[in-house]
Amino acid sequence: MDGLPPLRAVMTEHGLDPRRALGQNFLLDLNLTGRIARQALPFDDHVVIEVGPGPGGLTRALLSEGAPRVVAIEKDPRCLGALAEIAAHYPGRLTVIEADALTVDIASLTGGRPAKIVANLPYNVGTQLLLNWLTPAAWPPLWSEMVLMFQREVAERIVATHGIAAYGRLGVLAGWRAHAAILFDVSREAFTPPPKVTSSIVRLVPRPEPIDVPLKSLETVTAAAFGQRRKMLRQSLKSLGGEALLVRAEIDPQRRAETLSVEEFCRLARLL
Ligand SMILES: C[S@@+](CC[C@H](N)C(=O)[O-])C[C@H]1O[C@@H](n2cnc3c(N)ncnc32)[C@H](O)[C@@H]1O
Repeated sequence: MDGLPPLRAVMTEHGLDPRRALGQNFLLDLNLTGRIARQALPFDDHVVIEVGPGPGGLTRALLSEGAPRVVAIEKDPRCLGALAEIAAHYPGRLTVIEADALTVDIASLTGGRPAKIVANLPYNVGTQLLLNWLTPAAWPPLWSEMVLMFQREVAERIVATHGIAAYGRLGVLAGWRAHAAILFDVSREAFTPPPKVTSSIVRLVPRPEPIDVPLKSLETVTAAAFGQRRKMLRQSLKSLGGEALLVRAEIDPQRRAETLSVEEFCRLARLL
C-alpha cells in the first residue's frame, strides 16, 4: 500500500515475536491503522508524537496520511531496524527515540511546534502516560489533540462524567483538562496476538478554558471521595473537613462522589 513490505513480513525479518511484558499487541492491518491515523487529521504543521511504534503499522499510516513530522518513542530495541526502514522511506519526517516513554519529557520533542499525540498504547503503562500528559500545570497543554487506544474498560473510565457508573478519579482528571470521547471500538482479533479484551480509540482535546486548581488538592479530594464511593460525602471527606467543607463549597453533604461534576470537585479542591 505504501511501498514498504507487509507488516507480517517485517515482523519475521526483524524477529519481532511479541512480548507480553512490553504490552506488545500489534496491529498489522494498514487499513485499520489508516483509520486510526485519520482521526487526527488535519496534521497541518503539527508534530505527531507516537508512543510504542513497534513494527510501525500506525507510524506508516501517520506518514502516508501526511503527518509532516513524527517523533516515535519505542522502548524495545528490537523494533529499531524496522523503524529505520520506515524513516528511510520518508526522508526527514520520522525520528525514532529509543526510550521508556514514562521518562521522556515530550515538551523537549516538539521544537516549539504544536503537537498531537497518537498511539496504540502499551496497556500496562497507558493510564500513567495519559496522566503524565494531562496533568502538567502549563496551559494550554502542548498537545492540541490526542488519539489513543486503551482497553475499552479504561476508555469508559476516561470519558465518564458524573452520574455514570464508570466515573471516578480518571474521569475527573481527564474532564479537568480535556473533552474526551470514544470514537470506535477495535476487536481483539485485530491484534497480533489478540489481547483478552476489546479496545477503544479515545480522542481528547483541551477544554476551551482551563479550570484553575492545584492538581494535588484535586487528587486528594477525589481519592477520598471515590475511596468510599458508596458513602455520603460528609462521611468520605471527613478527614478533609467533612460537612463544613461541603457547606462552604455549597454542596449538599448527603450527596455521593459519583454525583459531583468535575467543576464541583474543583470547587472543593480549591477550598482545601
Ligand atoms: C500495543 S503495542 C503497539 C505497537 C504498534 N504501535 C501497533 O499499533 O502495532 C505497544 C508498543 O509500546 C512499546 N512499549 C511498551 N512499553 C513502553 C514504554 N514504557 N515506552 C515506550 N514504548 C513502550 C512496546 O514495545 C510496543 O511496541
